[in-house]
Amino acid sequence: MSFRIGQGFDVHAFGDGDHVMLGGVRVPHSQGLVAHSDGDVVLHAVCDAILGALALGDIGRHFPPTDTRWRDADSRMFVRHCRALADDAGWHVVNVDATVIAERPKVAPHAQAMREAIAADLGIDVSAVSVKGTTTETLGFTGRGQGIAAMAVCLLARSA
Ligand SMILES: Nc1ccn([C@@H]2O[C@H](COP(=O)(O)O)[C@@H](O)[C@H]2O)c(=O)n1
Ligand SMILES: C[C@@]1(CO)OP(=O)(O)OP(=O)(O)OC[C@H]1O
Repeated sequence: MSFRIGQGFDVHAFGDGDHVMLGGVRVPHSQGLVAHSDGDVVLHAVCDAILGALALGDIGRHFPPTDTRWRDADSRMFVRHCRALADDAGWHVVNVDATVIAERPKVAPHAQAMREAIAADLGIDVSAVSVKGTTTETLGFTGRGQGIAAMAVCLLARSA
């Protein structure tokens, strides 16, 4: 059995809006996130973790922000594409662990729905997907409420 590990990180700034997309879930909020796509920082970090494990670059290489096809795109489609790239190379996702860094919104009430969405798109059991939140205790740009950051790691495996 061979294994690969990958990590991803993403940030989007707050802007106008009444919700944020996080882990494929629409979370009501007093602001939105500024992005070319739906701005789902969690899913973008998950994509970069998978792409990193595959050594296939990053989300911007596969879905350039200059390409109008990805304007307001549902980031779950990006995750499914990354999964397909892994499948094509004979890899499967063993597990994913993601951390959302934000003062608000709180992630915990939505974490189970996020886990279920990510697990569905990766074709793995929900028990292999973790999503959690943390503040930075009011420090830094997330602490000042200027945006949301997310980190993710994933493990890939294949039989040879
Ligand atoms: N965006 C967030 C931030 C935090 N949480 C939950 O609150 C707990 C305490 O956060 P600290 O940063 O003060 O350690 C954290 O462990 C999470 O359970 C959250 O859900 N969403
Ligand atoms: C997702 C893409 C899609 O055009 O745009 P954004 O939504 O701005 O998100 P980012 O995390 O900057 O990644 C770059 C792009 O791939």
